[in-house]
Amino acid sequence: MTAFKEFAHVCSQIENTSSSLEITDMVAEFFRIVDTEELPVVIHFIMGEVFPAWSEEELGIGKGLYYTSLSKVSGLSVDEIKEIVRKTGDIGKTTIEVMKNKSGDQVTFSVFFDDNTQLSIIDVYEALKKIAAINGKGSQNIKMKNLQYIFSKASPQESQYMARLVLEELRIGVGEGIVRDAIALAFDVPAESIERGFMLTNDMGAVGLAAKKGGIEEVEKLNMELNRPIKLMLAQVTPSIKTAIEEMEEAAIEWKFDGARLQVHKDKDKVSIYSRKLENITNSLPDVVSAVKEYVNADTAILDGEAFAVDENGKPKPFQEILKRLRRKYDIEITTRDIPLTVKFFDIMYLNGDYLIDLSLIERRRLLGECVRNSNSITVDQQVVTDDPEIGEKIYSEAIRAGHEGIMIKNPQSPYTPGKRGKNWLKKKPVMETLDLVVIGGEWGYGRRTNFIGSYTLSCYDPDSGNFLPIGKVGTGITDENLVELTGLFSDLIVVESGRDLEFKPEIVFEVAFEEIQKSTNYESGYALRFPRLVSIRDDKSPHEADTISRVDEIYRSQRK
Ligand SMILES: Nc1ncnc2c1ncn2[C@@H]1O[C@H](COP(=O)(O)OP(=O)(O)OP(=O)(O)O)[C@@H](O)[C@H]1O
Repeated sequence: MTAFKEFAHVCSQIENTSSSLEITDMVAEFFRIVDTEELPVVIHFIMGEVFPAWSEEELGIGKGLYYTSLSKVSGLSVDEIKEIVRKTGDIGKTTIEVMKNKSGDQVTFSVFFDDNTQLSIIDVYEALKKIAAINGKGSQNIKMKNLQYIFSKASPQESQYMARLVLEELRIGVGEGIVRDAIALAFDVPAESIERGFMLTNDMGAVGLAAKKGGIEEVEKLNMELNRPIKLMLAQVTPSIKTAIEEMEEAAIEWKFDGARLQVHKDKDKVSIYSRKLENITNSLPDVVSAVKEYVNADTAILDGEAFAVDENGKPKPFQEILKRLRRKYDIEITTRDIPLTVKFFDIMYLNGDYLIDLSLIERRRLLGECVRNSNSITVDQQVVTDDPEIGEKIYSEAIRAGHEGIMIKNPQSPYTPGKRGKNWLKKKPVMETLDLVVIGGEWGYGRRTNFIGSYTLSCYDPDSGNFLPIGKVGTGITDENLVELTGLFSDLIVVESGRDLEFKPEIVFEVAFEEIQKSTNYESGYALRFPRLVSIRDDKSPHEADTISRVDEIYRSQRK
């Protein structure tokens, strides 16, 4: 059994190291020394998650509950605690600080603390699992008691990392890339095999376990499983329908529906639905669940599709309306009635025990057509296979006229490649170029907007370093209604506040339109946006799925042509 203290120690060492190679070595060494049954937990913990996003288990510990627990233990008020968070900019440091306040200089965590009882990693995991399972009436109070109990057993260093872990703010700079390389190094398995395993299982814990148990052989055996989402296949932008079709020689054209991506798993009577971020959103979509039960004629299946809603004229409703459905936790019946969804399925990855991703698109579509019975709420998306760019253009105009986003141009012979943004799926949308950028900072407004956050600092993602690189600020396009909503949303994400300037936890993605991208020395990305304007809040994207610095570079260069 490895002590949680060891985990906290490794975290703090990692935080004091800047070279990612050295970090990978440390992580690999830790993976090597922990027991087999501890490994999956350690892998998730080190990436800052208690349960993977797709799991039905949810910790349900928000900032409010955490602050109240701290307040109860320390005797400080919640406002006093918030003030310390603002000053330290870190929930871990705050936890220590608060405890110090409680007992003068000496950091004592509780009456329960006893040097002989060592909290193991598994103890922490089991305790958090128990907290996650608490539901129903009075659950917040019971969660809080349990939380206080595990904190009471932790030393200062442990409690610091525990706090960050339970609030999903561990952020020690260990992401999927480092974990993949560390597993490869620790158990001598090629990184590509680890990557493949991860794309299919979406679970680094499972991949690490396989690597430790049986090396490459065991990792290669990993495959997709029902009720655990696989990574989604993604598309590249094409500037021209004509070149796209000509390059593919023959192309499968589909409408690009203006909605939200869904991955649907049917496991006999059980249906699970995952979002673009691969979060389990089954509970918000009872209508889709029953439609799948009724109209998908398969014992077991994994399907890929897009959900959208239409208004009385048959035009798609704004994307924000659909998001209201996806993130809904309460009043589900009312929103289901007010915003009925239509799902268009366009792919199938698994059917009645057969893995289909290596089949050609055409073959998969045939099987999809055979198992989905078209109805009002779910249908198989229409597809035209052609080598004629004019037909492509025509379908594009129809899709735009119908109020959808454009078209997808897919290679009919291509396999389904989870997690890849390759050349086999291309998307064509109208020219208005937008970027999905991560908000990392902001500024309190002036005049009428004094108590609101009036401008937001945008950044693009650099997958190599894992950093978010600033590229500009946006204040235009924010309506009064938005202003209130956004201020509420971002108030919870403030990490540092100095004067008017705010720094946020990188969590929210803005879709931003702009006139042009310019070279600039003002921002770390080396670029700046001219006339940026907020178009939408991309709740369906996580920061790591935002546009990258190379995409920015690509647009910059295409402007010069
Ligand atoms: N027929 C279709 N086939 C594939 N994807 C479709 C289709 N209709 C709509 N879509 C949506 O278009 C997206 C394809 O573009 P991409 O893979 O680049 O995703 P994205 O990063 O979410 O981009 P975007 O912002 O353009 O939706 C899918 O994620 C899906 O949500």
